[in-house]
Amino acid sequence: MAEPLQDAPHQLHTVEVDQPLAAVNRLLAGLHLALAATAISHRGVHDIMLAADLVLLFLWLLSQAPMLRPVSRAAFPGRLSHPALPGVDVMVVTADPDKEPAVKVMNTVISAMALDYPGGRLTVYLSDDAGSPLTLLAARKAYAFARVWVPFCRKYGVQCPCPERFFASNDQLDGGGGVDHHHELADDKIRVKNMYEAFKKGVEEATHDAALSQSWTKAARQDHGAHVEIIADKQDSSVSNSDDEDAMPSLVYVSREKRPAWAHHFKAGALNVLLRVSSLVSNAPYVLVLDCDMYCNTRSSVLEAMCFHLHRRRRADDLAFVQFPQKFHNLSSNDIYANELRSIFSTRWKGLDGLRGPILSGTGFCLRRDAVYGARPSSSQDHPFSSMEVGELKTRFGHSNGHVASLRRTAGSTTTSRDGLLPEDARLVASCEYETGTRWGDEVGFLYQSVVEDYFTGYRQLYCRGWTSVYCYPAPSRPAPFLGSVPTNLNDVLVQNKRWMSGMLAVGLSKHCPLGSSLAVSLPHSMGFAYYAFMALYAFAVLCYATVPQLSFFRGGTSSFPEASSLWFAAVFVSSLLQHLIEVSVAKRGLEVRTWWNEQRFWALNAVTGQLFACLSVALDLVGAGGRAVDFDLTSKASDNVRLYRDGVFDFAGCSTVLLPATTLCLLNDAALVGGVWKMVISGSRGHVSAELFLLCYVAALSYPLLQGMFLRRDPARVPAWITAMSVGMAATLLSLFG
Ligand SMILES: O=c1ccn([C@@H]2O[C@H](COP(=O)(O)OP(=O)(O)O[C@H]3O[C@H](CO)[C@@H](O)[C@H](O)[C@H]3O)[C@@H](O)[C@H]2O)c(=O)[nH]1
Ligand SMILES: [Mn+2]
Repeated sequence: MAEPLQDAPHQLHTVEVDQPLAAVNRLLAGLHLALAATAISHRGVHDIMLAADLVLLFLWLLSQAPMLRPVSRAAFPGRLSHPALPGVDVMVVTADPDKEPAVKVMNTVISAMALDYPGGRLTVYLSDDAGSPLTLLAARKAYAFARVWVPFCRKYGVQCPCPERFFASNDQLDGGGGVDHHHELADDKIRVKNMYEAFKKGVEEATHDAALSQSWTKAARQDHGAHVEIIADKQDSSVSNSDDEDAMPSLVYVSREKRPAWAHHFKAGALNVLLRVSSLVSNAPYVLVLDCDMYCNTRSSVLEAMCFHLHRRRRADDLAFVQFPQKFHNLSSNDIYANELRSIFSTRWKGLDGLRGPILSGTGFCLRRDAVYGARPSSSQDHPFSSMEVGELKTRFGHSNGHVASLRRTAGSTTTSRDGLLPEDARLVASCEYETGTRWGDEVGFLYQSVVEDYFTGYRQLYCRGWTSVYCYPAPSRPAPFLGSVPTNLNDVLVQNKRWMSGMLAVGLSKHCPLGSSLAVSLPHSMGFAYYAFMALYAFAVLCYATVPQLSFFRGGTSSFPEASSLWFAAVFVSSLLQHLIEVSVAKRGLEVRTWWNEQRFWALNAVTGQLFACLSVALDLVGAGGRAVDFDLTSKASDNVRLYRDGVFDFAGCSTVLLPATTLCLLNDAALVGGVWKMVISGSRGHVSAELFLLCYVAALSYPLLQGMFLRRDPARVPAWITAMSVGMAATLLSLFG
C-alpha cells in the first residue's frame, strides 16, 4: 500500500488516492456485477454462450481490481541533494537498422546523454543486436554531436533533450532557461542546429552507402562476434575527474555475439548482456531502460525517479523500479488502432500503483540493479551478494571475475576509470556461451521464458520476491517524460498484439500463473496481473458472440438469448458500454466518444485476430506441436505510410492470415443480418429476436471498415484480394453448414 505523505518542504514526493474516482468505480462495478450475475443466471446450462459469458465475467472481474484504488503522485526533484545522487546506467536497445532507422535511434541516445543529471554519474549503453557497422558509425557521430548538444542543453536549461524534436518544435515551446541569454541563445541555437543537420546528413549518407550496407548482410546480423567499444575520448576523463556535474556522460556501444545455433532471447538477452557489460564499466546501482525509439522528452525524468528511490522508507527498502508511462509522438488524433494504450497507461497502471505498483512496461523505467539480479528487498540494505561464496556467485552469475567482483562491491562504487579502456572481460560477458550453466534468464536478470519479458520479469523476479514499484505519471500540464512511436499499419499492430497476448497467456497457463502466487503478492494485485495473462481468452467469448447469434438469427429459429433474460442482457450490455465510456472520459479529461468507439472497435477486432492467434499458438506449444517458439517480430519504426493512419483510414496493406478470421466473421454477420431480416419480412414473423437483431447491427457497425476494405475501396491499402476471396468462401461455408 502506498504511504500517505504530507507535502512537507523536505518531502521528495507525495501520493494521493483519488477518492471520488475510486467511489464511482466501485459503484459502477457493483452495479455491473449484479446485472451480469442476474443475466447469466437466466442462461440455459448446456449453452456454449454460457461459457462465453462466464469467460467475459471472469475477465471483467480481474480487470476491476486495478480500478478500486487509483492514485496519483508528484515528485520534487528540486529538493534532491546533488552530491548524494547515485550513478545511473541508461540502456538503449536496437536490433535492426532497417526497421529502426539510425537517426531515430541516435536521437534516443543523444536525448539520454542530455538528461539533467551529473554527467560523471551517467553512462549510456547502446545494444545493437544486428552488430551493424552503420549503427556503430552513427553512435560515434552521435557522441561527437552530443559534445556540443549536452553543454547547450545545460547552459540554457533546454526542456526537451531530443534534438530532432527540439528543432522541429515551435521556439516558444522550449526556448531554454534564462531570458538574459536571449541573443546568445538565438545564435547558439542556429549554430547547434546546423551541426545537428550535418550530423543527420552524415548518418543518412552512411545509410545509403552501398559499401557499408553490403558489408553487412542479413546473415551477418545473426552471425557475428561480440564488439564492445567505449565511445569517449581522453579529454573527457580529465573533465570528469575535476567536476563530475559538468562532465560528458560516457557512451558505450555493445554488440553481443550472435550465432545461429544459439538462442539469443531477444530483448531480454540483449538487456542481460548490457547488465553484465555495464557492471564492468560503471556498475551504477540504477538502470534506466529505453527502447530505441523511446526518446527522452523532458530532462528531469531520472531526477524524478530518484525522488522515489532515495526517499527513506519507514518500512522495508523495497522499491524496485519507477515506471513512467509510454506515450507516443506519432499518435493520430483519430487513433483507429487504439495505439495509445489508454487503458494501460492512463487508467490501469494508476490503479495498480494504488496496490503494489504497475506492471514493468519494457521501456521508460528506472530499476535497481540488485533487484533485477535477484536480490530480495530485506537483504538489499547492505551488499545483497556479499555473503555468497565466490563459487556460488559464479554458478549464478557466470565465471567472469570482473563481473563477480562488481557484485561484491557496494553498488555504485565505480572502479573502472573513464579513460576509454575496455575492461578485460567485456567480450567474455557478451559472448553466446557465457550464460550456459548459469542462472541468467531464469533467476538472474531479465527472464527468458516469455517473449513479453517485461511483464514476466516484473512479476516473477520483482513482485514475487517482495519488491514494490511506483508509477510516475506527469501532471496534466506537464509534457510526457518519454515519447516512442506506434506502428501505423494494421498488420504491424495485430502482429505486435499477437506477440504480447501469446507471451502473457503462456505465463498464465504456466506454473507461474499470477493467480497462483496471490499469497506472495496480494489478491487484488495478482488479479491485476492475471487480467493481462488471460486477456487472450476474449478471443473465445468474442468468437461465440460473433457466430452463434448470427447463425441462429439467420435460421430464424430460437434465439440465442432466452426470452426471460433478453432485458437483463441488454442492461449488462449498456452498463458495460457506460463503464467503458466513463473510463475513457476520465482518462481523457472530457467526454471522448470517438476514442471510446475506436477502442470498442479495436477490442473486438483484436479479439478475433491477435488474441485468437495467440490462443492457437500457445495451445500448439502446450501440446508440443508449436515448432518454432513465438518469435519477437520487431515493430517497424520507419514511418512509411502514416497518411492513412493520420486520416483515420485502415491500412490493410500487407495484411496476413491474421486478419482472416475478422473478415470472415464480418461477412458472416452481415450476411446473417440481411438474410435473417429478409426471412422475417417474408414470413412476417417477429419472434423475440430483438436482442439478436441489436447485437448483429452493433457488430455490423463495429466491423464496417472491414466490409469497406473488402468491397468498397479501390486504393492499394484495401484488404488484399486473396483475403477477401477466402473470407467469402469461409463465410458461405459456415452459413450453408449451420445456417
Ligand atoms: O531481439 C531483439 C528484439 C527486440 N529488441 C529491441 O526491443 C525493443 C522493443 O521492440 P519493439 O519491436 O519496439 O517491440 P514493441 O512491441 O514496440 O515493444 C513493447 O513490447 C515489448 C515486449 O514484447 C517490450 O519489451 C517493449 O518495451 C514494449 O515497448 C526495440 O528497441 C528493439 O530494438 C532487441 O534489442 N533485440
Ligand atoms: Mn516499440
